[in-house]
Amino acid sequence: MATITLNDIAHCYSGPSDDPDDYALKQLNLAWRDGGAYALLGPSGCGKTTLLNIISGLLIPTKGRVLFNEQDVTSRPTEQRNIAQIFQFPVIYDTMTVFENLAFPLKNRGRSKKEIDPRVIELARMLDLEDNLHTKACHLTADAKQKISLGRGLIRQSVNAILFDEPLTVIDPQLKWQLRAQLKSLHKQFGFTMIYVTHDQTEALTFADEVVVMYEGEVVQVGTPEALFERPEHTFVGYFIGSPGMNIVPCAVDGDRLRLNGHEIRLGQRYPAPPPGARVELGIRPEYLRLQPPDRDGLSVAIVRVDNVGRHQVARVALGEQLFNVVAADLSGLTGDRASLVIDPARANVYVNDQLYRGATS
Ligand SMILES: Nc1ncnc2c1ncn2[C@@H]1O[C@H](COP(=O)(O)OP(=O)(O)OP(=O)(O)O)[C@@H](O)[C@H]1O
Repeated sequence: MATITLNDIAHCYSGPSDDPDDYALKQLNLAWRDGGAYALLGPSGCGKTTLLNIISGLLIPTKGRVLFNEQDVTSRPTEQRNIAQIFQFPVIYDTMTVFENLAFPLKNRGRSKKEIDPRVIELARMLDLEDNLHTKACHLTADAKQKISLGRGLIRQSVNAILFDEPLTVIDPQLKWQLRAQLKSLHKQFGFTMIYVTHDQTEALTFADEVVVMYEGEVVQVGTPEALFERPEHTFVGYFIGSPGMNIVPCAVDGDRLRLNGHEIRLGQRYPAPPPGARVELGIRPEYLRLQPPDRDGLSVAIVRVDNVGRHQVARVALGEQLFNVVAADLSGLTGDRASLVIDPARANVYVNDQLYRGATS
């Protein structure tokens, strides 16, 4: 296992350029702890695969250095980095049995049968492949084949890191839950440094101890699932994490007062005056808004619609022109088309030009 450090990494596919917009990856610095479970999360095209390929050695970055345990590996090819990779689609030998496929990475490195056999059996058991150990891979389903790929990635104990690139894409949704949990427990048991690329927030948040959120070639936040939910550093994180995402609406801030559509709300913090001309927004999770009957305290809102989404409901409400989503267990007490909206000031985040704006407790 290794710590992985990215120092001032940037990548432009057409070669060095003076225009920052040409860069698929803008300048970034990251440190990945030895034995950590990380996810790289972001929408399509934000640069996740580019970053993963720089770590694996498939790409040499235009700028910056990649260090494995302090050793500069920036221009070393993949085979000299001692990493395992698991891709979107199974990479296995169809004519080999499950056992032979799992054993291959060890056999290829000259390991003894005494070492290989128990390790293969242990992994097969953890991935529920035990009953198929002597079946040829070509006779198995796409799900089982991808499990073999995962097993092949996890079989060597001495790798510097295991890199996963959207590994559950071909997996049946039901089995996805199971495999995610298995990967998490394999991580706990073996302590590998794991980096997992996905655009699926559920996958990222359930797998990783720390999630690196990317947007338009930049890392906008590195944090625990809880931090990403409670204190998004960037409006994109608020919007991208959660279902529905954070409500982000224009407002004005004056000390510990928030002005929203002609209403004033007292915040739990006092904020310095934002720079003149800056875009100031309130960010509040739908879970931290409450609706009550229109004759009670709160901001008077129109109920636009209410959707039932399984165990809770999502109401869409309008405060003048501004729309909010509100998540509640049960909204059946509300009748008519108006309600009072209550904002929990302790959960309100202020953003200036998309960045979290920090205040001091007043
Ligand atoms: N070989 C390439 N040549 C030129 N541009 C590329 C190349 N590969 C990727 N890009 C561009 O770099 C940017 C980042 O792409 P990348 O594949 O890293 O994003 P991603 O977040 O992994 O997306 P996805 O989830 O769709 O794979 C995109 O604008 C993409 O079009």
